Amino acid sequence: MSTYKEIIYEVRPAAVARITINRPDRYNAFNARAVEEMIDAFHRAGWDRDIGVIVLTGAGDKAFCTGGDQTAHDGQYDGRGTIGLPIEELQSVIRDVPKPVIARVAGYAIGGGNVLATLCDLTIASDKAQFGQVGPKVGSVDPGFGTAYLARVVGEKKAREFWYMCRRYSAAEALQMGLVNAVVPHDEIDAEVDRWCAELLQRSPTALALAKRSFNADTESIRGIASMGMQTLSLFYDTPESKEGGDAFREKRTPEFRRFISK
Ligand SMILES: CC(C)(COP(=O)(O)OP(=O)(O)OC[C@H]1O[C@@H](n2cnc3c(N)ncnc32)[C@H](O)[C@@H]1OP(=O)(O)O)[C@@H](O)C(=O)NCCC(=O)NCCSC(=O)c1cc(O)c2ccccc2c1O
Repeated sequence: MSTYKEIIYEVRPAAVARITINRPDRYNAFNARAVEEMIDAFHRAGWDRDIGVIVLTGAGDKAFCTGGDQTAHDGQYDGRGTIGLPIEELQSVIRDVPKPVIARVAGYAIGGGNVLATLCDLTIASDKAQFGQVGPKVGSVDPGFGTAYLARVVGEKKAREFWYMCRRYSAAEALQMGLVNAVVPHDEIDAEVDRWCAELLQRSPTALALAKRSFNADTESIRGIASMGMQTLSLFYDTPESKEGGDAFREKRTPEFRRFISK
């Protein structure tokens, strides 16, 4: 892929690849093209010997990422893959690149955005960041890393609360539950991310790669759960109950899911 339209790829500072979802008008929600570009960028940075750390972030100060773009989601999303979005490939490449990935979260990390931040090796948040899952509010669920891996990070009870209640959590709450590594004043987030990158660049790259792969090995079975889950989700997306969620979000109204329960 030669040119990117939905993301920005920079080497900033030296040896750090920064991947920015550049869709601030949509609060950095991703469509299929944005996901394809992120996959490409992660492969590019992951196998470039001059890169030691990868930073994932969102453009502007409103959002890191708010998940799937609801305007590109009519049942399935607008591209390839089991649900019209090669999201399993993006989630996999974040885990598979042999380098630490830092999520720089300076706003909303919601829905699939929270899943991406959770999957990154480390998360640095600004004090304006907010975290949460919205799936059952919009007729969706990420039934793999989104649920099972979140439970590994914050514990079963809290992960179930995230998904069932669809509440939002402050950066301070996220720090307390182990979802983020550090919280800094909003204006200091870049300096803090640079500090973490500089420290990581002093470590042995091979030892970091080995550590990352050994952490991943313990949760690898979730990838299988995810691929099965995605197959079922694809069927769910074409139901009136699921479509009600997206319709309600776009029409800015409260969804009425219970109308679709078959008796
Ligand atoms: C993020 C919010 C909590 C912000 O709320 P707030 O009230 O502050 O602002 P607005 O709601 O008015 O939003 C401002 C502006 O941005 C647009 N926007 C925000 N998010 C999206 C989005 N995801 N898609 C499209 N557009 C978005 C919004 O429409 C406004 O634009 P205007 O032009 O009207 O001004 C709140 O916006 C919110 O909760 N957003 C999240 C919405 C959402 O439904 N996200 C997708 C959930 S599903 C998902 O992400 C998902 C991801 C995966 O990776 C999966 C993987 C595998 C399986 C399933 C997956 C999955 O379901």
